[in-house]
Amino acid sequence: MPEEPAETGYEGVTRCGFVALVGAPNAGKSTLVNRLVGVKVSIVSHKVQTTRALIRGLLIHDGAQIVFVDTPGIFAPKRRLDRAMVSTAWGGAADADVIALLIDAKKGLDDDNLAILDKLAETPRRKLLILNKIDSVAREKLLGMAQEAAARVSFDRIFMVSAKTGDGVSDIPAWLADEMPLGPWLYPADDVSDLPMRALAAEITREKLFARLHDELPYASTVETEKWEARADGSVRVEQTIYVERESQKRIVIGKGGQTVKAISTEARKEISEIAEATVHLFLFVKVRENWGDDPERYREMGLEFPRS
Ligand SMILES: Nc1nc2c(ncn2[C@@H]2O[C@H](COP(=O)(O)OP(=O)(O)OP(=O)(O)O)[C@@H](O)[C@H]2O)c(=O)[nH]1
Repeated sequence: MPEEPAETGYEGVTRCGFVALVGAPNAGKSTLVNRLVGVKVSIVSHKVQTTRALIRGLLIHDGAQIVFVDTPGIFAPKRRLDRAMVSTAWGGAADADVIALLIDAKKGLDDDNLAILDKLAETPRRKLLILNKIDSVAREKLLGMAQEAAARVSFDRIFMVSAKTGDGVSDIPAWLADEMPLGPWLYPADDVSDLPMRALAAEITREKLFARLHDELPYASTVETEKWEARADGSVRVEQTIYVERESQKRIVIGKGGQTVKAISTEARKEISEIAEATVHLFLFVKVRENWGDDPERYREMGLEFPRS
């Protein structure tokens, strides 16, 4: 992640900010972000909870860099890891510049969405409601839904769209760009395509790490993708670092004769290859980073929280 403000190519004023995307699984978050960003950045799937990356994509509009971040696990989290992330997810959403709630209009205001609306009502942030999948819902139903949602939460704006057909989507970037605070861009413009892949790959390895070692490692241990290099032969070289807080934890992660880290690597490589749709060569490093849990920059790098300077 960048330490210096990124080169924008814009002479004038720049803006940069975060949009937290909140939505039930299958609401269409990936489809919408892919359409907005114009580059396929995350995985669209019929499966529930496929996308675990925290950063979904970057959109650049009119001098503004808009970073879409995910809020995994907000909806009825079942797995241990997801449950542990819920409060972080809400914390992240509450710190974003705009919270965008995406609702599958075919489903309407079911219990999950009503719970989210109640929670949103308490959040002092700019709020956007996006009713998605209007291609398959009658107009009267949409209007009723928008009214009911607006009665519960004072949304700053409501869009009705079809992420699939693109209907209604084109007005969203300009509105979001205006909402972003003034400031330098956080990411270089050409990072757009592999940033979410890097984040997703890190999440995958982190999941494998915790699946094996959840009793022995503090939740704060983290994984960062340092390198994502596409090779001429179509394969990808991925380098990741597992950060732990103590030497003793480093030994646990490495395991006897390197067995543990090797097993984690094998499992993670398989899954990363699937999402990358390429042969992946994965190199895992284990490093001790003391007190990282107190360093706000680390959280920011993971997209977990966005402390303001
Ligand atoms: N009819 C219709 N289907 C849509 C629309 N947008 C998304 N879908 C479909 O809804 C399903 C879920 O879309 P995704 O974009 O994967 O949803 P998501 O919210 O990112 O899902 P998770 O990553 O699992 O949380 C896919 O089958 C999409 O094709 C839309 O505007 N209209």
